[in-house]
Amino acid sequence: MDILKQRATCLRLPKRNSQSLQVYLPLLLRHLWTLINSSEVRGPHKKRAQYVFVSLVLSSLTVLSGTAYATYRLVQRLHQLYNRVNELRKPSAVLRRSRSQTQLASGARIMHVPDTDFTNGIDTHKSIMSQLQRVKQKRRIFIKPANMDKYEHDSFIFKSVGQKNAEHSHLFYSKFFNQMSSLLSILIPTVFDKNSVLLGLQVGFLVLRTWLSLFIARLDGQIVRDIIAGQPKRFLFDLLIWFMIALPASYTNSAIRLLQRKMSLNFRINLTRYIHDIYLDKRQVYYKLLFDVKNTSSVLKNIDNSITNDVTRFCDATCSVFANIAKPVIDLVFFSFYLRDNLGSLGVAGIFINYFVSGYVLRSYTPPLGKLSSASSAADGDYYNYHLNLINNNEEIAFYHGTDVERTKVNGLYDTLMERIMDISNKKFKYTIIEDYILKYTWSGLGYVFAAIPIVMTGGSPGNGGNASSEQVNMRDFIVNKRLMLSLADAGSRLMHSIKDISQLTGYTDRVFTLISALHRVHSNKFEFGGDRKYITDDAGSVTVSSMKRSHSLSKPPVGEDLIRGTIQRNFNGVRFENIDVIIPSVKAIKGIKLIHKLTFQIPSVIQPDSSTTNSIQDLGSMSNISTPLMSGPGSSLLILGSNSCGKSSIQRIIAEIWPIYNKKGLLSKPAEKDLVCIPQKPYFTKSGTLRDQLIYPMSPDQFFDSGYKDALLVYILKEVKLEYLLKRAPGWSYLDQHDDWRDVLSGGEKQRINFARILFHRPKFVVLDEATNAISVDMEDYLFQLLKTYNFNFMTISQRPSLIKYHDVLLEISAEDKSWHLQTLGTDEAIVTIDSEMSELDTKLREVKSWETERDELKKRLEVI
Ligand SMILES: Nc1ncnc2c1ncn2[C@@H]1O[C@H](COP(=O)(O)OP(=O)(O)OP(=O)(O)O)[C@@H](O)[C@H]1O
Repeated sequence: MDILKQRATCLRLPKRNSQSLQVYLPLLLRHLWTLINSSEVRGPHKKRAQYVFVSLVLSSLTVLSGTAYATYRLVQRLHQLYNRVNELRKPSAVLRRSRSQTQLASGARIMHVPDTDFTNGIDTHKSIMSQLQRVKQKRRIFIKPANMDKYEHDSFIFKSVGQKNAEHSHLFYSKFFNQMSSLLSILIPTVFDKNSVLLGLQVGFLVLRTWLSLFIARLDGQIVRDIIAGQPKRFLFDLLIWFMIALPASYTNSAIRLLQRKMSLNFRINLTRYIHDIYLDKRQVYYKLLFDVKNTSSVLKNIDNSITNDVTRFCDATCSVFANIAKPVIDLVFFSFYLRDNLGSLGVAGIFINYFVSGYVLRSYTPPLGKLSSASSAADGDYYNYHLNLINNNEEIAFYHGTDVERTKVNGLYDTLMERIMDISNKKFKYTIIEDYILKYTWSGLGYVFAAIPIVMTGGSPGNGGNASSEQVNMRDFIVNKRLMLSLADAGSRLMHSIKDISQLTGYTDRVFTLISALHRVHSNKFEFGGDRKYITDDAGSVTVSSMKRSHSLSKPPVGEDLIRGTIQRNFNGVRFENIDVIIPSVKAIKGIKLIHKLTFQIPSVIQPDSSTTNSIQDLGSMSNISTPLMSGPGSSLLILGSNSCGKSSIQRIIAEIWPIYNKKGLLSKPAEKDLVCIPQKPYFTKSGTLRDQLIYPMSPDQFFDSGYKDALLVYILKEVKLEYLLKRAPGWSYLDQHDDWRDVLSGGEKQRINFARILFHRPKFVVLDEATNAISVDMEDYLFQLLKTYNFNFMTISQRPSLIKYHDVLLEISAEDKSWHLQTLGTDEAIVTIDSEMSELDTKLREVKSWETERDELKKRLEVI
């Protein structure tokens, strides 16, 4: 109540009689408002009224918001407690499954996020009813499908900015600003985005912070004057205001930091989602990046590191650079206006000349931190990746006793990383010495000089002749000016420090821009697998006229001509290759290494013209009964035989559309996506998933349960592929829920049988098997092929073992020497003749055995003599 006691002397407020605080406070506020607005009142009374009014308003706001927040938290806590008690009273559920990835027809995903603490241990006594109640307690979050139009639009922007960066080198072209402006549309997609609100709030708090600093500087001067003048009452009054203003001041500082962190997190969410949308969609960018010859940077060599670490660093750096620049800039503007009144224009001009000179000196000594941090980030990625490779291949390395060579390699990578980190530290060391000398000491010294200017120039306050009160006024002015000068120096130094941060930010911006540009390039419909357009040729192989013309002006590719000219026909009731040249994708495009010449075959041999419109058999009704035959007729089968690296697996790559068809006459007809399953040579297992996840891959467990599938089906399938013994490793069927690293847990043969289980689960019309049984025993192999026949699958087997001929109807033999192929129907006269000729060849070889044996005996005798 000191304010009230001081009211008469300090604020010209009439003495209070017996009013209560509720009556008196509005009265006080009204009086203060009148004092502030009145043109008659001048001098200390008016200033004091301003201080008191602002302090009262700000502290009341802080107290009010604090109380409101505390009440809100209290109510929230009570509500949680109430729910918890209710939860404990309810009977428990038997099973608990999270279904967080349900996909809607529109492409949107629903995530079910538990509202209650859902991660406590499993309670096996819970009823189904309570499980359903729990589901109700989950919050449903809709994740909108990706807007592909925006990505198409952005791909042009990134492409044009990338091209401009390569072409421009003149002074007013900033690579950083161009890259940043294209990234900004991802960070803040719309004006009304929540990030814009956060940005606005941050600017607001920054202005408030500066204003409060100004207010505190003046109060500081006032307090010193009160002490020197020996006025304890005024001193106490000002001290009280000091403590009150400290409340909003500390709130403002932490609010700025919180907003900065929130904004960085939001930026990261936007950017990561954007990257995931183009990196992981149907165009399979994660695979095709392998062929993007345009990008040789380390960003894509360690793309995992770029997506995880570089994006985070970029978002943090962007937000901190913004705060580090905005803070001092606002300070500089406010303080220089205030100081101009106190120091005069000359003083302020002096300060700014000082800033520009220091900025120039520091800029010339700044090390290239952007490049250095980019290099260190790349080394970090290499080191991390090598460790990952070590873990993934630990067994193989252990068999080879390759520890020494691996250690040398890992140590080498670690040394490179340390070298780059040390390089940054060394370069920063020299810079910090210069920075400290200029910013900490030179500037504060000059601060004293400028603060003293008005006092020295006027020789004390005019008219007072150096009496006591003028000394007090001088002292107050000096304190205020000095404090402001130091704040100004601090603001300036932070601005100078941010030169270093900007330099670092340019490095991160460049890395993230390179990453997104490459993703857009590969994601494009027109991605040409790194092919160079000078290799455009007609089907006969000669260079076209337009490409001849273009050899003079390579920068402008001819409109309408593509490097990839093959045709793909979808929803075909079979797999058909027509005149397809199997070529390894490369810069040379159609002129690249050709593995097979004009390949033509078809499975099944006869396709009814109208059958290609038939729907998939993958409807739920037929799926629930595994023994339902797949098709009415028998399934057809084709064996692709050939020596190593003749291009067998490449045929599968073309069917899966991960390799292109370059030649114009090449036509691939293939079934709908859901009717085809390609089994790769190397079995794949999802990381740390359940056994169920492995069996149903690429279906997600949420889809499995949502579509009404039951574990019984999986158990049946495991029996069919003779893997039912796995279930005995845990009680009941709980082994299906076991989380493990299945790549290491399962043996080679088991992994391949899991592949067959996947086929039985998905039951596509067509299956492509690439060396899918080479780790399986002969009797099991026989059983599995019979299984495929029982279920009437149409299958194509890629192998180099002629022993598989007996399971197939058609044989496609590929010759690596002349890139030719030979197709024959097994069981026909032609095939019998071929087999007969092979048998006679073997007979001839057998006849030679005797002569080889005598040769061997002779050699043995010679060895004994030696
Ligand atoms: N991504 C790639 N980049 C460059 N060359 C590749 C790529 N993938 C495969 N090749 C090459 O293509 C050729 C054919 O490979 P492919 O995998 O089709 O052989 P394959 O006939 O299946 O052999 P194998 O029986 O040994 O599996 C090989 O010489 C291989 O080196």
